[in-house]
Amino acid sequence: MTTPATSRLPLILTDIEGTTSSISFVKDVLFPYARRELPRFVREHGREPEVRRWLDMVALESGGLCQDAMIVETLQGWIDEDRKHTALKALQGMVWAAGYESADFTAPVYPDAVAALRRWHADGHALAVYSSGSVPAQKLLFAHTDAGDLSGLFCGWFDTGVGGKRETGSYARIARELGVPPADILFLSDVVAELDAARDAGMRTTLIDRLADYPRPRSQDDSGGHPRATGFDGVVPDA
Ligand SMILES: CSCCC(=O)C(=O)COP(=O)(O)O
Ligand SMILES: [Mg+2]
Repeated sequence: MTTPATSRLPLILTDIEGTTSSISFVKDVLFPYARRELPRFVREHGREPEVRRWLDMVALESGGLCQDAMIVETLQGWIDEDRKHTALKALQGMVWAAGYESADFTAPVYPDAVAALRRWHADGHALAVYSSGSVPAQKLLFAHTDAGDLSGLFCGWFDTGVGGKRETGSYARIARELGVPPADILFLSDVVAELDAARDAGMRTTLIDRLADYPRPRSQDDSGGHPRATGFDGVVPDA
């Protein structure tokens, strides 16, 4: 659920992987956990309607798979390919819930991001998230960070339900849903194609180019003309 933003300060919309949190946490912790736990999860929960609808979508889109074992294998292949498919992302979120709840892991958020998010929130900026990870997975991540529960800082959560992250229409939809003109939204991401789409929708943008995630920093040419910062310290929200 998204609360309409009422502040007149720019709203800050942030990506997660490679922006607030490391790529390696997603690739080396979250994805392997989902890959490993999926077979048991589908065995134990595959008949629940909220799970079944996503499994059936995968089965249908893959040409009519008729056994859960084949659906699980397909999903594991999609994890290996880093497919941003809505059904995979919804199921991954449900599997990760168990991981967070049993404290198998917590989510690292870069300390500069934690400090800036808290500061911007205290200053009156509305904050929102847009990630390929499902909204429930986003909420879980920010509720279980190394720095504690940060989920209360955000008033809006968006996933591929609004469209793909490289599509301009997705950003226009987010702005409409937030009730904020695109020009009053600053989008932060590590992916230039996502920033291009946000800029085409009229949003302000900043490329987050973290040394830990991108050992060879992007040049001016590779930055697509977006302002560039190596962490949240370098982001100028009120420009
Ligand atoms: C909600 S955390 C898991 C992130 C994820 O599944 C993913 O694919 C990362 O995508 P992002 O859009 O945050 O780069
Ligand atoms: Mg990213």
